[in-house]
Order: sequence, then structure tokens, then C-alpha cells
Amino acid sequence: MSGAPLRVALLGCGTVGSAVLRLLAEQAGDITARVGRPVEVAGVAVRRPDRHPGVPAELLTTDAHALVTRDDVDLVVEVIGGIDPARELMLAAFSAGKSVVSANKALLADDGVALHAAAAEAGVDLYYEAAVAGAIPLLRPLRESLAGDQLTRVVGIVNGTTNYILSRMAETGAGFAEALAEATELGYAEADPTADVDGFDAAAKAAILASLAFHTPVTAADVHREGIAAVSATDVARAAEIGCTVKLLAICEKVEGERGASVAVRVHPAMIPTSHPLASVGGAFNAVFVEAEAAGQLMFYGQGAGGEPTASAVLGDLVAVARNRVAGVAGPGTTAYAGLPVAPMADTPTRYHVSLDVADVPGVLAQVAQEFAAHDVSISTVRQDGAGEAATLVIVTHRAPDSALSATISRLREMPAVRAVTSVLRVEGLA
Ligand SMILES: NC(=O)C1=CN([C@@H]2O[C@H](COP(=O)(O)OP(=O)(O)OC[C@H]3O[C@@H](n4cnc5c(N)ncnc54)[C@H](O)[C@@H]3O)[C@@H](O)[C@H]2O)C=CC1
Ligand SMILES: N[C@@H](CC=O)C(=O)O
Ligand code: NA
Repeated sequence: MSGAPLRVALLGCGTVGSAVLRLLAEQAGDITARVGRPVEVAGVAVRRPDRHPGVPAELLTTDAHALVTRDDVDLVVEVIGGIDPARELMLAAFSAGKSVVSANKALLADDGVALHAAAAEAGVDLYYEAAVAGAIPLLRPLRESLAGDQLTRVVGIVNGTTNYILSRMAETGAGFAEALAEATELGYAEADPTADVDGFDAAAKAAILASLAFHTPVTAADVHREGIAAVSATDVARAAEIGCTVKLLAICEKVEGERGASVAVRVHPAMIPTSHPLASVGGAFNAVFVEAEAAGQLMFYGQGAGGEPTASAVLGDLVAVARNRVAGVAGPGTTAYAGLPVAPMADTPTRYHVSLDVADVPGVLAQVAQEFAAHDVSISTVRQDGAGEAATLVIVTHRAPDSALSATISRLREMPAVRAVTSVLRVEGLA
């Protein structure tokens, strides 16, 4: 193959970086043929060189900044994670005229607009397919294939660790801590797994998805976020009783209101019917539904975490930016021209499933129903289980502003006839 090799600086050699290094070596011949020039590793920035016995010593360095700015480096792959020093390293790469491939959703969700602007100013690429839903081609379809359509909704399971934990809890009765330890061992969890469990990782991905889908700057701070730490065995059992399962969902919607369009972006656990396609997404798999005016419904499904699946997306981007480099062009950037406001969660319409332990005395159902009515929340179904001291009321509402639903729950907790509110979860996808 003619032409000088394109030389890559790899920043980070953990779960993803080590898989990128291995696959790049194994597929060198095919990648050369696909790019039109060889793609080889110029150096690997790590924290502790002694911990990487499989990497040739002459490639290892602890000085990531010096590596990205070296004259013999053409392209940069950032798989360190976190905000600093990844941000500074990316900006240094752009200033030095190098395209960047990253898997870093935390950084892109925090500062995507500025990073895209810096890449555009330098005339280089910033690609990050691995940052959302791992191996699944999702961001380039949003940026390119669907660029001629109007997107209305993106909803999905975008965190492999929490989906693995919820699947294990529902299917095998595994405990939370045990399932999290397994997910960490399998390389799904973030360096700090509270980023997964508390929904930060999914919120960052939701911000990236909403920004691309609605051409609007959305940061992780704009996303309403609830993790799975409060999901109890009771919630999982109550869900099963009504033919549902519990999933951590990321939901990005375009909402038309009296004051014009806005975007609502939220991450929270929800009950979904077992007949819903997202209900059967198990383990660390991810799935994302995209709804567009002309295209209708699209579903993207595949492995959302793990070294090799994520490395596949990184290498796909690496081939794309290498091809652009060979052609002397930069690929399409992103646009944030719509500049839509982000709607507060309080105004976002949701449905609740509520389970209450009540005193089984005459009039208790009427009292409970009265609280829902007082907040303008319409009830869809009510079921009473048991009798005597320990009756249980299970209520599913219609859609109402989330603030009205949470205010109703607060009032129910104060009612003498309500012994305990044992389960509260939002419901999605019920007819
Ligand atoms: N593990 C997964 O399934 C997925 C991970 N990602 C993202 O990929 C990135 C990397 O994730 P993992 O490989 O799982 O993390 P990891 O923790 O296994 O690897 C990160 C590596 O970077 C090194 N590092 C940190 N600071 C450094 C610095 N200043 N200079 C040189 N090396 C440094 C760490 O020592 C570690 O070896 C993160 O942004 C993560 O969110 C994205 C999709 C899936
Ligand atoms: N920790 C993340 C890794 C992929 O983005 C997850 O569990 O999904
Ligand atoms: Na992806």
C-alpha cells in the first residue's frame, strides 16, 4: 500500500484502550486496505508503564501532552475518560491539527459545543461513536443518515451496567452488590461505578443524544437524573404483577407547548410492559428507539459496553477520520442552530405506578382517590389486595405533569390511613 503510515497516539490503555490496541494490530492489513494508507501506533500514554507488560516498552509514555503534540502523530484516540486532563489533551490535539476519536461521554456531555467549535476551527474531526451505546452505530446515523428528517423522540437503554444489574435482579434474584461486582469484573462499569448506578453515565449519553437529535446544545446538567440505587425488590415484584419489568430509561423528547417547542431530557427507572421491545433487552445490551417524522420508528440494538464492542466503535471512527485525513477533508460536524430551551422535569408529562399499604377501613379508597383528584391526576387503574390490617392499593395513573404526581405522593405519605408508600415508579409504554 502506497503512502506514509498515519500515526496514532493512544491515550489510555485500560479496558477499551487495550482492546483498541489489540484489534488495531490484528486487523492492520484490512485497515490499511480500507483507509488507503497504513495506520500504526506512534505511542501509548498510560499512568503506570509497569502495568502494561503486553505493550512494547518503546511505545509507552506517561507524558500524554507531549505525545499528542508530537510532529509524527496524525490522529489521537482518547480513552482515558473523565473531564481532566482529557479536555486539555483534546484541545491540544486540535491546535496541533490532529483529529480526535473519543469514547468519553462525560466530557462530550459537559463541553461538547466548545470542543466541536475547536475541532471545526482547526479543520479536523471529532468523532465519538463509542461514547453512546458502545458498539451500536447510533451517533453517525443521527448526525448523517437522519440529517434530512425531523426527530421527535429518542428513548432507550443506554447503560450496560445498570441493565446488567436490573436483569440479574429480575431473572435470578441476585443482590444489587453481587450484580454490580459482576458488571465491574466484566469491564462494563465506569472507573467509579457510581457514575453508572446513579445515572450520571446515562444522563451524559442522553445529553449527547438530545443535542444531536434536536440540533440544540444540551449538557448533562440539563438532564433530569435518577439512578437505580432506590429500585427495590418490591418495585421489581410489583412490576412483574402487572406484566412489566423495570429498566433504566433515557428519554429525549421534543415537546410542543404554548410557548413553542422545547426539549425534555430525563433518565430514570421505569416500569415497561414485558411485551415492549425494550423489556427483552438483557444483560449489558443497549437498545435505542428513534422516532422521526418521515422515517417513523427505528430501533438500534447491540452491545453497549465492554472492551471489544466499544473498541469496534472506536476503530470504526478511526478508519473514518483516517480516510478524511487521506482525502484532505474533515467530516460533518454537529449543528446546534435550533437552540431550543430545555423543559423542566416538573412540567414533563409522566405516568406513575404507586403501591400503598393502607388501613382497610371504609372510605380509605375514596380518601386516596381524592388526593389524586386534588392534584388533577387522573387514575387509570386501581387494584386492592388483601384485607383487614394489611390491605394494599396498587394505582396506575394517566399522564400528568411530573410535579403534580410527586406532590400527590408527598400528600399520600402524610395521610393517617396510608401506613406506607411501598413502591413508586414511573411507567412508560403502557397503553
Ligand atoms: N468500558 C466500557 O464498556 C466503555 C467505556 N467507555 C468510555 O471509554 C473510556 C475508557 O473507559 P475504560 O477503558 O473502561 O476505562 P479504564 O479505567 O479501564 O481505562 C482508562 C485508562 O486510562 C488511564 N489514564 C487515566 N488518566 C490518564 C492520564 N492522564 N494519562 C494516561 N493514562 C491515563 C487509566 O490508568 C486507565 O488505565 C471512558 O471515557 C469510558 O466512559 C465508553 C463505552 C464503553
Ligand atoms: N459504564 C458504561 C460503559 C459504556 O458506556 C455502561 O455500563 O454502559
Ligand atoms: Na455507539
